[in-house]
Amino acid sequence: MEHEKMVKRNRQYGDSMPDKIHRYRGVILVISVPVLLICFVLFVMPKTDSMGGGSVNRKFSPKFGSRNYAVVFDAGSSGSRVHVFCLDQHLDLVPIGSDLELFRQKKPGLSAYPSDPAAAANSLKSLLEQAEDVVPMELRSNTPVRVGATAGLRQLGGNASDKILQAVRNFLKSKSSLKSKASWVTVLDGSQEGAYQWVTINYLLGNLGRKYSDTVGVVDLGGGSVQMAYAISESDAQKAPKLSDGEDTYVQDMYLKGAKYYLYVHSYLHYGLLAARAEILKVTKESGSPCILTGHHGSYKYGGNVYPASAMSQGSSMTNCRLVALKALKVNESTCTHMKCTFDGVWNGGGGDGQKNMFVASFFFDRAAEVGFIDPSVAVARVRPFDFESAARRACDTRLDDAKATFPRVNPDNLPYLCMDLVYQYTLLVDGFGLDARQEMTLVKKVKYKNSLVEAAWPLGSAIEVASSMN
Ligand SMILES: O=c1[nH]cnc2c1ncn2[C@@H]1O[C@H](COP(=O)(O)OP(=O)(O)O)[C@@H](O)[C@H]1O
Ligand SMILES: [Ca+2]
Repeated sequence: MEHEKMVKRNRQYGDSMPDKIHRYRGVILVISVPVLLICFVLFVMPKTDSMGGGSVNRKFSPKFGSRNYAVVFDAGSSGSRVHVFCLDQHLDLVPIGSDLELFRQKKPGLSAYPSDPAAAANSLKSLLEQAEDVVPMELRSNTPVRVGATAGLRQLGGNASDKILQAVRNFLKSKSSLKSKASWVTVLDGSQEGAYQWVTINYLLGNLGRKYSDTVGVVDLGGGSVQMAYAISESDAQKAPKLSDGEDTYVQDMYLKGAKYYLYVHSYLHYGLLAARAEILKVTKESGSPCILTGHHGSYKYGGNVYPASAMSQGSSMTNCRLVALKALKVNESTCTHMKCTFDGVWNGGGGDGQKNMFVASFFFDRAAEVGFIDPSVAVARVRPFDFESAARRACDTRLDDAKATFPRVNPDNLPYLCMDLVYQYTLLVDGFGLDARQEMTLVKKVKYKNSLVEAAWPLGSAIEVASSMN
């Protein structure tokens, strides 16, 4: 009896593991099936993007781990350039060789061939070949090539511009191994150009995704047009003046790296540096210009027109040149129907935190480097509008004969216009855009990104926007 009890107790409390598993196999089965199912579902479930860019299914994305090349032509008014970028699925730049982009340029631009569209298109040949060379062979047919023309073709207008664009489309179709589409060859509107420039610089500075007050504003002084762009608050965006049909809207919405931005953008056609020379010369006509260096007698050709460009007998004068530049800029003209205008009747966007840090590019950088108040070998330099005024004063006080020795870095063709260019740049910043003459700003040619320097120009912004709209 005692022995039987012992055996029973042993069975109750002292079974071996295999015995236990066998006895409770039903319960184990019932519990483990749903647990395994839950583990499986968690494992294959889409992961949410931690950048805050909405939920992006990286695991099942066909582009997971992919790299996309983009070839962008900047058909500028004074030259054509090609940029090749390679972006990964996080919109991060991936090296191409030892750099983060391929950049090549040549002069003149497409608008220098107004009556020969085929020659205009062919002028892109060497740039196209260099771009194709850096795209791996197997990816070429899937790599988009886009062409954005800016102020040169905008000013040419209508028929001539359309014919050049068509010739470029035919050229890409027949000569390029890249993927081309008719709708990818266009004249960019000024607002797009300004917005892309803003995206480029804020992307390279690592500002995208942050609040609007942490972004920087941009000014891009091209040959034909000048753009200003900066982020504004939602409430300021609602105050934007409504415009009539055909005019560019002042505010663009943009979603970038999970943040929504309201960008104030305006492009001023005819106010790029080379176009503004014509506007300034139109003010004085035959009487001679106080902006032309003493001793110069000639004419200035721009956009198919010729303008008298001679010094006055009393020579160039910074003060008098400023008065002419103010007239050409149309500051304080009655056309201003908005609360606050910059010039030429254009709303100023209301200012604010997105404008407190300004990155100023293109001809502002170039002239500053040429006259020597910034080091030409640097990518960025901190200056004040006042520096342009000091340089202007020096240039206006120099006779043409002495100018070559005083400003050895300036291209001789530009010397007669040096006083004019610098006065215009100062006037544009201070009287046009309303910046304080002592406000520090950053002149920018390139921006450092991951230890490489990348061009501070609109094409990268356009490639980023295209890539982010595909994600
Ligand atoms: O990719 C670039 N990197 C740096 N500067 C550039 C780049 N593209 C154009 N620029 C500058 O822009 C100015 C020429 O403007 P552009 O020919 O683009 O006129 P547009 O923009 O009015 O059509 C020059 O000062 C040139 O150095
Ligand atoms: Ca440009």
